[in-house]
Amino acid sequence: MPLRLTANISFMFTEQPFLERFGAAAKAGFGAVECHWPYEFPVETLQAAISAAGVKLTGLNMPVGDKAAGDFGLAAVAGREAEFRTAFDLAVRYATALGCPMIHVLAGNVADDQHGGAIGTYIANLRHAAAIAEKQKLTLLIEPINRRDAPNYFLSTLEEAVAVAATLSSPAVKIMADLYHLQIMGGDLVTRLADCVDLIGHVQVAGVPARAEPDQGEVNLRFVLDALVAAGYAGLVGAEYRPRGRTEDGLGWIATSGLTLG
Ligand SMILES: O=C(O)C(=O)[C@H](O)CO
Ligand SMILES: [Mg+2]
Repeated sequence: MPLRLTANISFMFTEQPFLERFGAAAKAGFGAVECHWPYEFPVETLQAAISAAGVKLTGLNMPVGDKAAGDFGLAAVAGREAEFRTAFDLAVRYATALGCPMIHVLAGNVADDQHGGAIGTYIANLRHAAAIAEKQKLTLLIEPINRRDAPNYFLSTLEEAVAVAATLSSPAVKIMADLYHLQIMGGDLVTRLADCVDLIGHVQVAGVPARAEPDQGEVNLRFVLDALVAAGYAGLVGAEYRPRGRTEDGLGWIATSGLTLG
């Protein structure tokens, strides 16, 4: 069974205003899309855009806090627990109203010398969120993000994410395996992913190092995806890349990827 590809419309189809990207993705053949932060729009407006396009929204990000002040997530940031819970409640409200099954819970930026204390905050916040997600039948995603792009981000390696997911041991908490980040942070994708395939809730793809279409770069995407399927992964794959040119002109790579858009 081929894996299903979903378009991340926060990176793709950006030639159009956000609300028109649902229709643009559908016109390009996608049946599913994901996005980062839809919160500038009322739920009703998003529901109308999704319905008109006839696509499924499969993932969104939790609000990150004060991005202008350098926040990139709240889950591991001590002293911001109340803000985390408010932000998480907003993400749950949007996800449930939009029929979106997955929420990316961003950890946040934490100084290296604070990591020891931050893990307790991170686990406590994720436990709170997981209890809600289990009731609401949502999946929470934790994503290791590479240190070149995000030097202070709290969760940087697949192995760290595996340890967190194992500690939480919640059916609602899974790893978002963004192959772009994982390749930068150690590579060896086939073996490392097979070793934790049961903990993977979502996969994202982009070319490395350019983070453009995955038909260029150091990763043999078809080989890695085939190995993921062989290891038992049957979830979605998110195209989260910055197109080299017009989005629609760069979709040719999908035909030989083994992925389906339906
Ligand atoms: O940074 C990434 O790779 C993500 O997937 C986050 O959700 C957004 O930055
Ligand atoms: Mg990603």
